[in-house]
Amino acid sequence: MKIALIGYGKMGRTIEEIAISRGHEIVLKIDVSNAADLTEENLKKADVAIEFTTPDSAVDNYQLCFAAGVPVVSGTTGWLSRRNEVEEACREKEGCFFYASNFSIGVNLFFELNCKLARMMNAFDQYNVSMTEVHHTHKLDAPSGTAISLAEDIIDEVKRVDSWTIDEPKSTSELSIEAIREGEVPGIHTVKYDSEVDYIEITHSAKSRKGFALGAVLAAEFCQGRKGILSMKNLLNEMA
Ligand SMILES: NC(=O)C1=CN([C@@H]2O[C@H](COP(=O)(O)OP(=O)(O)OC[C@H]3O[C@@H](n4cnc5c(N)ncnc54)[C@H](OP(=O)(O)O)[C@@H]3O)[C@@H](O)[C@H]2O)C=CC1
Ligand SMILES: O=C(O)C1=N[C@H](C(=O)O)C[C@H](O)C1
Repeated sequence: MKIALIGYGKMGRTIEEIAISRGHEIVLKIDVSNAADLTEENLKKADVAIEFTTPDSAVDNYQLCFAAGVPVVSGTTGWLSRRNEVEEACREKEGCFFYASNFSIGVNLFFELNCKLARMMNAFDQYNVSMTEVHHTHKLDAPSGTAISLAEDIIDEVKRVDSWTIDEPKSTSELSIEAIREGEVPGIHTVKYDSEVDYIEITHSAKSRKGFALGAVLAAEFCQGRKGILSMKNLLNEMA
């Protein structure tokens, strides 16, 4: 595949290594210094674009990919308040949009485990649920996209919780997410259930960015010949 990398930072560079090791070719690498090269004409040279930039620039980048008719895989977090607008634009242009708050296979298994545990804990209201996420100090958004995905799944299953907050919770119906920024940590997510007599926690800890990058390249391969809104559920169903 010919791949356009929109965002050539920590993730863009790791994705490049993995894509090349899987026989793909990088035909465009965009960062702030050459953002003027991000044109429809240049995007059309690629079979797929992989987008890992910033919360502020992601949506414009998706629109450009839809206009160019190039499938786009994105892992940028912090833009989800505009999700409806993006998905509508994708449908209108008959494009292909694959988004995941976390592309790691391990995290997606962890999402399943989180749902199962939450379903069980719904019946036991002596447990207060909360979360912690730890990331490197360069991260622009808090809480992490992954933490929001975990929280949304808990809110769907645990009926005594109806929202999440990164501030001090005002009531027990608010799920507290503590966002810690520390050194160069690639990403740690912990879901905790605490009662008066015991404590249960589940943790996913990324050892590097390689798992996120491999998932993004697998997603790009999955997009070939497909249209519409795609997610890790579609990809994992195919792999299982
Ligand atoms: N879904 C997932 O699995 C994962 C998601 N992420 C998310 O991916 C995003 C990127 O992370 P990371 O690679 O660590 O961040 P970096 O800051 O290392 O890289 C961001 C890149 O985007 C470029 N960029 C910024 N603004 C623009 C713009 N307007 N046009 C084009 N390029 C631009 C930057 O250019 P320059 O270097 O010149 O500033 C840089 O190359 C974040 O939102 C992060 O949360 C991260 C890991 C996994
Ligand atoms: O910014 C990061 O680094 C990461 N961002 C994603 C998120 O916000 O969940 C995924 C991963 O945790 C690393």
